[in-house]
Amino acid sequence: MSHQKILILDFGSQYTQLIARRVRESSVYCELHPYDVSPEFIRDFKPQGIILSGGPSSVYEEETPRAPDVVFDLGVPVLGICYGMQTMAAQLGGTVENASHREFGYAEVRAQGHSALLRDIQDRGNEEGHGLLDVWMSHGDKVTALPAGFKVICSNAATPIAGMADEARHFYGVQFHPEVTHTLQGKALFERFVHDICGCGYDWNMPDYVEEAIGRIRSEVGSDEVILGLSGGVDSSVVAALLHRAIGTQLTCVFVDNGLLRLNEAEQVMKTFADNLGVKVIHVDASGEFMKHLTGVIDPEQKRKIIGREFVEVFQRESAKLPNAKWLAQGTIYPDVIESAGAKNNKAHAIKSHHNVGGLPETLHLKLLEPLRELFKDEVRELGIALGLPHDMVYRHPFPGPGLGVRILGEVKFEYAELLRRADAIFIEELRASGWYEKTSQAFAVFLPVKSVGVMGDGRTYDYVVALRAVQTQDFMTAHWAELPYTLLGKVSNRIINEVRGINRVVYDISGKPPATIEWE
Ligand SMILES: Nc1ncnc2c1ncn2[C@@H]1O[C@H](COP(=O)(O)OP(=O)(O)OP(=O)(O)O)[C@@H](O)[C@H]1O
Ligand SMILES: O=c1[nH]c(=O)c2[nH+]cn([C@@H]3O[C@H](COP(=O)(O)O)[C@@H](O)[C@H]3O)c2[nH]1
Ligand SMILES: NC(=O)CC[C@H](N)C(=O)O
Ligand SMILES: [Mg+2]
Repeated sequence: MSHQKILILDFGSQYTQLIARRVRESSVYCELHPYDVSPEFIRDFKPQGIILSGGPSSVYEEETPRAPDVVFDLGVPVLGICYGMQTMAAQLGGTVENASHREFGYAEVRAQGHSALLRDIQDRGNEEGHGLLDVWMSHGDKVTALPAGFKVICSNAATPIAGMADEARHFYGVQFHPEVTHTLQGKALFERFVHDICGCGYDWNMPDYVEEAIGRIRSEVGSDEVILGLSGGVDSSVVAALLHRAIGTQLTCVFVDNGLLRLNEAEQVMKTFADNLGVKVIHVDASGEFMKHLTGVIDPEQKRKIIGREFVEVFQRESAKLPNAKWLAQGTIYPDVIESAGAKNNKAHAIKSHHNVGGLPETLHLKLLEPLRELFKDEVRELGIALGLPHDMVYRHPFPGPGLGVRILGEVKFEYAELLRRADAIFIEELRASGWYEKTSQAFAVFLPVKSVGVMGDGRTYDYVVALRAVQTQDFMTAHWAELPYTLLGKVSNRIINEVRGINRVVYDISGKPPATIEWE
């Protein structure tokens, strides 16, 4: 099945992914590509409409990005946002200048005339029926003269041309950012654009996508066998459920117990997938091996590398036992695809080497199957629900590939892992019981291998410390520590100290990211 599609051209805004999210939320499929993709690509994409994102440049400077001409020649509607509007104006004969008055943050604009883009959209009305909109702005440049054929559709004192339209050609521009939630009517504006103006239907939703994805997987894989690393996390679990539906017994999952998993994780994964869903899962207990190689190692990066390498070892060994396996399935999702494309030009510092199975060993000789590579995390979750996975599994917090290995500071020991597993399970249990699990993005306990003195039942104790970490975040790039109620923290602390012999002190981590990171190593 082929969907009606919106093409989003990225000019480097921080919010381009949000544009894609808003369009998808309107039940329309879209893809995000760099602004300088080839004209042939744009033509072959057959977009129903095109959105030009914001970006950091100023169009009046030399060699700044432009939309390929084909964007305005295809005869499809175009929506320019911020820089996208400015480049549209400049390319079609208008003028853009540096504004004396820069606008950052909340602003109010008044609709003007009647435009298809703002039809029936307003936060507050006025007598003439021209609504006021609460919007979010972030610009230092503005359009000062309209290109031929355009009229103003909204304005305010600072930015007289805050929105423009050429209704005949279906070209629209807004200076504000409808993709951020601070622009209250942003969602409505995208719906006007994709449905009313571009004429897209509502053909993108996860329950229907199940059948489409299954069809695609079947035709790609044929009668080959597929292996999948199943972690029990959201992404690999959804891939497992989807592939199981599509190809049944041609799928073999490999679940690696590296000794660094949460309490009862192995049992839970086996119960959900092997027992309840009838998925073929090989449970590999490699904990001894992982622990052996981690003995005496304290450096976090070295630990991460060892864990990654061991994953690959296990994978290689298991895949060699399946001579008919031709494919390796992975839970790559759309943000991974976008970020790894962006990362190619990225000179950012390496803070820690994130990995899961440590990259793909060439010697595996397997083709890659990535059925979630077009989906955002919340779409992956909806797909999981549509496939009948349990709610708790689909909405669980992410768990890093190196697992407790990066939550036990310094040397990893079996004894420490045991204590941490039990402390962590108590914390999560209390978060769930109090309704705070859903209100935090990630929460866990960290094992600190230092001893402090305590007194229990009139006796002296000299035991280890556990730190609790709970954060709230949208994208895990920045995060706030969660302001958990003191009563909840008190209860968790009491339970851990009473129930986990070996821990006599619990502390709460109140560091944000940045400057801290979410995991301690
Ligand atoms: N214990 C494990 N056994 C087998 N494969 C694993 C294990 N841990 C990680 N992996 C592999 O590494 C991949 C990436 O891990 P990642 O944590 O990013 O995703 P996830 O675990 O599927 O989902 P989530 O982001 O919700 O934790 C997993 O999809 C899985 O294929
Ligand atoms: O799959 C993963 N493999 C890894 O190696 C890894 N390291 C950190 N994380 C997760 O990434 C998010 C950000 O973590 P940090 O703030 O600690 O960098 C948090 O959600 C972390 O749990 C990992 N996930
Ligand atoms: N957010 C943007 O797209 C900014 C566009 C342009 N650099 C400006 O400051 O007006
Ligand atoms: Mg995971």
